[in-house]
Amino acid sequence: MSKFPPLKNDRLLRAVRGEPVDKVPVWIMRQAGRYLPEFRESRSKNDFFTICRTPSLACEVTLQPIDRYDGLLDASIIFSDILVVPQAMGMVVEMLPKEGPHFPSPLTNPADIAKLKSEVDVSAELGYVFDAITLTREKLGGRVPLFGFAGAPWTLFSYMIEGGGSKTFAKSKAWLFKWPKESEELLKRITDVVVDFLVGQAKAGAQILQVFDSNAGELSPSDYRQFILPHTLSIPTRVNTALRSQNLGHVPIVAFPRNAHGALKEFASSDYDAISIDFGVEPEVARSLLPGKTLQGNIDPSVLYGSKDYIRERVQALVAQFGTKKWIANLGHGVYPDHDPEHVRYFLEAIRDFTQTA
Ligand SMILES: Cc1c2[nH]c(c1CCC(=O)O)Cc1[nH]c(c(CCC(=O)O)c1C)Cc1[nH]c(c(CCC(=O)O)c1C)Cc1[nH]c(c(C)c1CCC(=O)O)C2
Repeated sequence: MSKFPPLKNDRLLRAVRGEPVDKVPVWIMRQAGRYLPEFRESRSKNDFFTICRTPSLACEVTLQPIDRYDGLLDASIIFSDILVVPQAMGMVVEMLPKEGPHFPSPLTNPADIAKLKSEVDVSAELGYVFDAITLTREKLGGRVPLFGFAGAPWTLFSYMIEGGGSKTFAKSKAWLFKWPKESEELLKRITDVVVDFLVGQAKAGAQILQVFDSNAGELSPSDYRQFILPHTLSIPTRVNTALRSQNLGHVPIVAFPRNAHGALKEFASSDYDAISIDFGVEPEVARSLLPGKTLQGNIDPSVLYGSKDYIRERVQALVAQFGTKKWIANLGHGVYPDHDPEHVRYFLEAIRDFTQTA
């Protein structure tokens, strides 16, 4: 018996399993964020990572879009960041206003790997995320399922080496090509922490998990396949095995290999339950590359700058492309800070209006 309130809206979990739904489930990447005035209000009082590390605050912010769009969203996602994993491994990460994440001491060469913790106790380092998940599951009262998430090995590797965002990813790619053995070791260490972190989130109450490989498209398909893919694909296999060995039920996992179009087909036979696609790939192309998989996505967030009528037109076209089965509607990347929350509502309402079957 679960210790949590029973789930009242299981559309998203049904879609992942390929079961029929009365309406296509929808949520929005970065749905708790700066486009919401209530988030900016919470942020004006607290530093970004303080919110992440304080379960009551993380829970409050996670629930903001669920409360605002009452009944229109079919999932929540725990408020946190992919960069809590490098922090758990011993790195300092700051969130600079306007600039985004900043590592004062990024990894500059393989000798720096020794500065990372050799063993990471995820309960000790990231227990605050687990507590936030458990609290949020309670406060959600079964309204919608709760996503846990983590960054994928390559995206975290690139942040840890670049020290923040990058135009060329020259430093992190140089590692792969100059120091393949050490890069492999670092990727393996990141993957180990990510696996433990996802298992811990599932145990804490996350009902579905997403692995964000936001920088996947920065590598050529063959380099992604050679250096990165084995790590990315090992994650769901290892998480499933760990949960099974602890007699816990299956928790579905979504991969978001953003812009990795040349490597997309490799996810077809993977243990990921669903694949989130960016807006650079046509739904029908994704369907043919990933037969049988539930897809998530993929409207360009910028479409939300359009009028209500325009958003509805684009959603109608999107529904014609995806159909209503094995699809979780979403944007192709996160919502932008200057989006109008009312336009987000138009998107959610349009998905409901054009996909409702019952
Ligand atoms: C690459 C990445 C990061 N973080 C994340 C990714 C993968 C998804 C993607 O590609 O967008 C994932 C993420 N970050 C955040 C969430 C929360 C849950 C949700 O989706 O609502 C999630 C799932 C909160 C956040 N993470 C961040 C904010 C805004 C920072 C602030 O409030 O000051 C939020 C709400 C900061 C952040 N964090 C990161 C960047 C590049 C930035 C700066 C860019 C920006 O400012 O939007 C790293």
